[in-house]
Amino acid sequence: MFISCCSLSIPELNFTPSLINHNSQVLIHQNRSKFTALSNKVQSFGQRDAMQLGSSSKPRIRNCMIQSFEHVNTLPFSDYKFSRMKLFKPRYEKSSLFSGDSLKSSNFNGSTLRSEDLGCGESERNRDFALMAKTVMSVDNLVEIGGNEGMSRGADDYDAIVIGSGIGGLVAATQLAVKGARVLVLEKYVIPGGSSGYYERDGYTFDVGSSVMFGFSDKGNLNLITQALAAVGCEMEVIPDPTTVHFHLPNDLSVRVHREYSDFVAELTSKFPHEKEGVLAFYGECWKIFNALNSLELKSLEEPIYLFGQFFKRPLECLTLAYYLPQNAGNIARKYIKDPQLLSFIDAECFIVSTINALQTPMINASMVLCDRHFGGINYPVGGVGGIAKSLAKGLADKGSEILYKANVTKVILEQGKAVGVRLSDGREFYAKTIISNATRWDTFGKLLKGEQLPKEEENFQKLYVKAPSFLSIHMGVKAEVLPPDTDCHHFVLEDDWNRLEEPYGSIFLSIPTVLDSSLAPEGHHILHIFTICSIEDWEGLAQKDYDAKKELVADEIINRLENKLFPGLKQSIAFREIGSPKTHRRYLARDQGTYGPMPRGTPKGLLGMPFNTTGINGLYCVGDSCFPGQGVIAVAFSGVMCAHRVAADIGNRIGWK
Ligand SMILES: CC(C)=CCC/C(C)=C/C=C/C(C)=C/C=C/C(C)=C/C=C/C=C(C)/C=C/C=C(C)/C=C/C=C(\C)CCC=C(C)C
Repeated sequence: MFISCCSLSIPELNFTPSLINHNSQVLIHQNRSKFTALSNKVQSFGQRDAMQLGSSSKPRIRNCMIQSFEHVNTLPFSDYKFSRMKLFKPRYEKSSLFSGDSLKSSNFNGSTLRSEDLGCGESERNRDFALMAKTVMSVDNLVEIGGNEGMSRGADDYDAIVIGSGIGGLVAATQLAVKGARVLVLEKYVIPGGSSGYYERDGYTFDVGSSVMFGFSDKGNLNLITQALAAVGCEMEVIPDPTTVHFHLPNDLSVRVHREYSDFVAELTSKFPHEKEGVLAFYGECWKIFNALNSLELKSLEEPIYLFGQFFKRPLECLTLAYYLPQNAGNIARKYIKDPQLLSFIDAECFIVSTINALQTPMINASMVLCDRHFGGINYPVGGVGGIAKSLAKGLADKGSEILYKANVTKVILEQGKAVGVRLSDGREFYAKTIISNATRWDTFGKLLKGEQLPKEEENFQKLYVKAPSFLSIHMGVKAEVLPPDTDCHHFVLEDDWNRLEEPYGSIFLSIPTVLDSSLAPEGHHILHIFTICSIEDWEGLAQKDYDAKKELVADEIINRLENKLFPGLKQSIAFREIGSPKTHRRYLARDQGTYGPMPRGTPKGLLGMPFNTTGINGLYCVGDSCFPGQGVIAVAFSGVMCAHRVAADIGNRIGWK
């Protein structure tokens, strides 16, 4: 259903009927590699929700039914075998699909370019990389909590309630469930994933947010998405992306970030031959940090016993990280690089992951992203990014925990200053030993704890960080002919003026995931995900008619720019288009002002100002992109791992978790 009341781009209630059949068998049709679930009796969420959740006039219902992704019947999936990489080869194959063995951190100082030095010897290259999808798509089932009434206290309480099923929340929840905790995830929307969700329209499967996936490799310690899935027995097949991003920048500067580090450096230094040493030194310093990170077992940095253990095992690496924690990428780039255009390029490199320039981007985060794209690589999950959250939600249910959809938490309940439960908009209450909020810190403390005094720690956070602007999104289906045959999957476009990098509508992010996975669109079509930064203020106070007209107008301008710069004939080729404004994102992602995440007010001290998971309120933890280390699917996955570890350290031993 497409909602007309408020020009919303994300689907509402009766989405994806193919995935919600809980009564009948699910068949997987493999023609065109597409997941299609057929059923005799498909029931829409709207129907079931009414039955399950009761009405708001009867808030504390008996036998409260909880929707959960359950391991319904994996038999249909057992027939489903991908022929490794064959079905899902990129349409425009340009380089070897995947390369690499573990990087020997001690060997690499970033100053040489041979791939052997990166541990990517020729013999290892072309090794097919597929994390096979054993349990990816599942069906919702009902889980009944007998006699709970949604408000009980005592023996039936959960160990943890997680508010929101973004990747950070789901990782925290699954990590806890694996330790034996009883977890309840409460999701306002009808599917899991938040910004990493998906929606389906007219045969297209769109990613709600970024399609650039880090953390999905099969090696090292930083493949946090792979590890999070594996923890609950799930795997997904992924498609290696040969080019992380293709930059189209002022002065006709075009740079492809190749998967192979040596290819990338060769391309960059061919554009800036006079800065070859500077390029090697800057990216070399990034590798030093990345190698240190990659050598650690990643757990909660708030847990002294773990930290001490890591220092004991890896003193040099820990000291390296401690040294770089307060530093920013821009300052380090300026130590080695003088060319203003190259420094602007480094700004653009940082901007695509932090929406701020290099001088404000923590060096540890920059290093993580600038190196992992070559080490583990960027890998797209077959079937779309939404599969990650669905798999985690299913894994959670498999471990005996639960997820409740359309559960809009409006309040964190405090008793004697301790967080003990939550209240939903329909009045139901749930209680747990710990509450983990995957809402932003602004939503958590400004809305869920409205009226309570803001803890000192949060005051400090809000002094250092503001809400980054939101974005305009355009999800389009286009005729395949409009793309030249060698088109890359991800593009960043800033046409004429470097000064426009951080301005609203200044730069354009474009992903074309069908370049890698053609199953996401109808035959002969591609998907374009287009994003540009803008603020909610720009969209407020408009009459509905003006608001709708503005969305069309702004989208037309962005599409014109892409047509002029990249794809002549783009406008004529559009078969489907849907526009999301910051208001759309605020509503569907439940993020204050639709914000992309926290942004430093001034020049931050690297990562030092970013808060960890504990909060000033006893029993309340935060997880997600307003926690250390910040935005990005892999970053929030790390915050989920840290949060679960911290919660387990705080209460796990008391209740005998593993
Ligand atoms: C205590 C003392 C003294 C000391 C201590 C020391 C130590 C041990 C330390 C440690 C540290 C650590 C471990 C850290 C860690 C960190 C991490 C992991 C980080 C991570 C990060 C990540 C990130 C940031 C990521 C991001 C990403 C992103 C955001 C992405 C995005 C994308 C997009 C937006 C898309 C684009 C598109 C186009 C281009 C089309």
